[in-house]
Amino acid sequence: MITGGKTSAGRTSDSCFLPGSDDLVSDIKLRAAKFMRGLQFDGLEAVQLVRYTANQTINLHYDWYQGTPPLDRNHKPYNRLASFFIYLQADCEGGETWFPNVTVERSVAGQDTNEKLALQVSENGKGFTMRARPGSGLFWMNMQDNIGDRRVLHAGLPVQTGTKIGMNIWVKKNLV
Ligand SMILES: O=C(O)CCC(=O)C(=O)O
Ligand SMILES: [Fe+2]
Repeated sequence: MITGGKTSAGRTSDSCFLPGSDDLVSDIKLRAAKFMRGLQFDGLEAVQLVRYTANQTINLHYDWYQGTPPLDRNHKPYNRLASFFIYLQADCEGGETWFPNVTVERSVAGQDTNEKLALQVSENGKGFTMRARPGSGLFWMNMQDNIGDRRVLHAGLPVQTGTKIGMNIWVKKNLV
């Protein structure tokens, strides 16, 4: 089921891409496409799984490509219009996803419940953090009029103990 596996700058977690020929993977992609009904996009990249154990992290980054854009199978350049990051396993302390440039109201983050809400104003006051909970996730847009949006800078904070597994689904948009 698991193909490939590579390391990249800023990521200390393990990652791999899933084969699009697998029925479950294609069901997941269909579901993602349905979620985006009405949005103009040009397919999905291969689904990626990432696994973090103690001290593993992904540093602040953009999902959109900043350099020369990659070519799709028709040799057309594309960028990542949008991202899904879905938490599959979260038997862990730490490992929140952090968006330092997106401000949330404290009232939205919520304070008046016993359970610590998943969405929190970041401890350092910059942006918000989302706690990893299996079966939940984040969806966001990376591009505005084909330009990468700097507000969606984000990181996966270090897992302190335990294991976190997440799934990236990146949405393609041709640039010409
Ligand atoms: O692990 C996270 O919380 C975020 C992962 C991420 O942003 C990525 O893999 O591109
Ligand atoms: Fe990311």
